[in-house]
Amino acid sequence: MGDIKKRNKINIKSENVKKVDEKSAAKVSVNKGLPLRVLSRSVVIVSLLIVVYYSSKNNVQTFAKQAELLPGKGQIIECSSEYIKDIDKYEGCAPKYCKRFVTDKVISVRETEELLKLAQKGLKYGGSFGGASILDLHSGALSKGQHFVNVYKMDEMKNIFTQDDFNIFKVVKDKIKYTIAHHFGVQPDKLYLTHPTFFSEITSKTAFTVHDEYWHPHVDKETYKSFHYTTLLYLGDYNIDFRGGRFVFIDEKFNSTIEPRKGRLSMFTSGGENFHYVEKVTSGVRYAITISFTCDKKFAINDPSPDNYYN
Ligand SMILES: O=C(O)CCC(=O)C(=O)O
Ligand SMILES: [Fe+2]
Repeated sequence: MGDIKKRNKINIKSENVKKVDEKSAAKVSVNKGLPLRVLSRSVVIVSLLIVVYYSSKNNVQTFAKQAELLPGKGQIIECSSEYIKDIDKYEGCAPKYCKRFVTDKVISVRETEELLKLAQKGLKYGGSFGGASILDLHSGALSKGQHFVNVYKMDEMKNIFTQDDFNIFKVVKDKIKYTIAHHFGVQPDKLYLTHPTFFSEITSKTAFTVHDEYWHPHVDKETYKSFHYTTLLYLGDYNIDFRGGRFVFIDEKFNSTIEPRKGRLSMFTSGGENFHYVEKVTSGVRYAITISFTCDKKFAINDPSPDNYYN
């Protein structure tokens, strides 16, 4: 009996020794791990501070990346007072909120490719000396050299645009009109296509005339008086078909960029709340189409059609 007690005591003792050993081992490992953990945390914190420092210094945020397929991304912003004053006159056409909205799900790749073919077919006959050319299917204006020619009056361009070309323009325009109505909370029958509506082709060539200087910050409502809603449909991919050429909203705290993507539709209210510019294209060719809407019936234009050839 006495023996068993002794043995138990010894066992208990050795248990205690084991526990003390484990504790001190744990302490050692804590002491060893602490600097490592502190070090790794410090590295993370310092890296975060560097990222925050540089992004606040550059003041740029990417609103829409080329690589992502956006079902829809919007940002509500405060309307400029001039925009509200003007648009409040048009019942059913004033937006619930001023905003920007980007979606890659409204216009299909097929529709985009057809529009790109149409644009290239026309622009082949023109081309500005500088980096920016336009083709306006409504007025017929096509950049050529340092001027514009009328595609509907040039013999060599007679009937190059087919009924199918005009149809695809109309299909896309109508889709965009209903998308604006839906996202801005307005009546589609109160939105009218307005002038100018044009394809743009931008290269890295040095500007020759003021028409080539597409990169200046501006408010669309000031540049194009009749605009209430601006939409841009991109026909090519940023960093694939061209470099540079991101669309930039200039805001108080930071700027937001939209990276063009084939079939990407960007829509925004055309007032001072959406001050913006396009970065210079540094290589490749950037294609887009501007399709804009007014609430003012007197600035409404008809859909482009083959009748243009006979007027
Ligand atoms: O092509 C773009 O992304 C925008 C062009 C633009 O700002 C304009 O035509 O007013
Ligand atoms: Fe603009």
